[in-house]
Amino acid sequence: MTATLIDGKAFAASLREQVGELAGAFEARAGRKAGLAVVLVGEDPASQVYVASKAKQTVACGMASFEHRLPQDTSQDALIALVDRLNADPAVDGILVQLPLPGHLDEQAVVARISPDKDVDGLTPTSTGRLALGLPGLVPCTPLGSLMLLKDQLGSLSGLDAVVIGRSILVGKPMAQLLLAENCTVTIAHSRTKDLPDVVRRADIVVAAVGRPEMVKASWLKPGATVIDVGINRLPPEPGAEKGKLVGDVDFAEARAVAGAITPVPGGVGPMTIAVLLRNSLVAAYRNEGLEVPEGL
Ligand SMILES: Nc1nc2c(c(=O)[nH]1)N[C@@H](CN(C=O)c1ccc(C(=O)N[C@@H](CCC(=O)O)C(=O)O)cc1)CN2
Repeated sequence: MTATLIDGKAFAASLREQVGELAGAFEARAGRKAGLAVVLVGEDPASQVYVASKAKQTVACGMASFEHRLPQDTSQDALIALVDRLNADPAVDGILVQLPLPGHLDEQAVVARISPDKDVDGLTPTSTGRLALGLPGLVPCTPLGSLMLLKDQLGSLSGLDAVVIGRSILVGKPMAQLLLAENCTVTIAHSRTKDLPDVVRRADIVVAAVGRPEMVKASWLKPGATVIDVGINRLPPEPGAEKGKLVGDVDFAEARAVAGAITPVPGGVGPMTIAVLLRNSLVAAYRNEGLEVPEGL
């Protein structure tokens, strides 16, 4: 068997197109563009690429992009003051603080300062609580994008066994909540889980979000399982090469012979992260203007 490839790049492109159309409709009704502010502290190379890509895609979708790049030694007070200004700015519908922040900053405190109405990353305590309670709110981008891919592939997820490997605030925990809300039987596995391969082998759906290159092997998978690989790991460069290869948390070459469907890296979950951010920003804009969020967003 060779697994179906789940094309996140194509799905993200069609989501962006839909967001673009509805961003135009928003502008016509509200008399202004929906606006997304992204804050980057420091010079982490990967974060710089992601932030530039967010700004470019925001503008391409017909929304306003506000980029704030702060030096590595920015103080907690200065960062909080910027978040407060963005909270109060009526042109800004969504605020995203790019993670990780430099080590001297208190990430949780900064994120918690974002107004829940502008929390397009879905990481504030209010957004997290709403997700846990099944109330409407803004949901973290990577897990929501992964869920969209799963539903597109499988239709109803009800009654399926799902294993999420990883328990981060950004991916593992919200992913488990989303799958639970779809009536999956959910197990969250992590570094202390005993007999991890046996736990994973029970799953119809595997979401790998551990940050360990190619850790999940084909022998861990139930034949026909749907595999969502959230990992983005850069291997050391081969001799003579400038950059190392990008791989996920799943050993793709062997897993595709056992899985029923699988996301590649690159081109799987990654592109969904930014497409869903644009979608969340537009949802926030509609709500912030007191307008009904259009169907299909
Ligand atoms: N505040 C946040 N910080 C971070 C988040 C987040 O959702 N909110 N996620 C990641 C980084 N990220 C967006 O911020 C992101 C990661 C990966 C991709 C992507 O498109 N990846 C491509 C490959 C890109 C490459 O060549 O390096 C792919 O997988 O195909 C987009 C966004 C951490 N921080």
